[in-house]
Amino acid sequence: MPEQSIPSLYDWLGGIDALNRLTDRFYQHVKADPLLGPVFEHMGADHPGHVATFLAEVLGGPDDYSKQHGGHPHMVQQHLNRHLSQEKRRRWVGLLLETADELGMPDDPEFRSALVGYLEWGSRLAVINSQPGVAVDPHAPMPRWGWGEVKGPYTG
Ligand code: HEM
Repeated sequence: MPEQSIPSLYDWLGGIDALNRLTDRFYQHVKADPLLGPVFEHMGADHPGHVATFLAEVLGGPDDYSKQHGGHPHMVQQHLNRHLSQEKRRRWVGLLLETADELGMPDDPEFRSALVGYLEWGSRLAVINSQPGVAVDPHAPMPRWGWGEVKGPYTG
């Protein structure tokens, strides 16, 4: 596939509507989960939408999260002092991927490996930033995730 016709991960998964569907359903599962439910007990109704907007920007979509919410430092701030464990992180990532399957999101090896790559990175960062004594770098750049080593979607 010529380089200029390779879509962003954001376009490949179906844009902001697909991300909103994903996070709406995902946080329903999260709330019902015995391990994660209590962690998200006080989550606001607009939380799924905020996470969809954040993921959109990371995956190559519009930079609305940076414009409206304050970029990566603001997101990191939400995790401070939450004492997240690896067990909770693994459950979070697992439920998100199960929800992607449930909603029939693209499941080609290239897309899923890129998505898992970001989720592993982002969720591990969330755990690190949830430990006591961590300070937020106010200039931390927004991560931008692409196709990685595979360089594009499945072409057969
Ligand atoms: C790639 C990984 C992750 C991303 C992109 C992400 C993104 C976000 C964003 C954007 C917010 C702010 C939402 C808002 O402003 O309403 C947030 C808050 C939060 N996140 Fe994460 N997060 C990630 C991983 C995790 C994990 C692994 C956990 C726990 C296991 C977690 C727990 C929370 C909690 C508890 C909040 C605050 C919820 C509340 O408002 O009460 N996050 N996250």
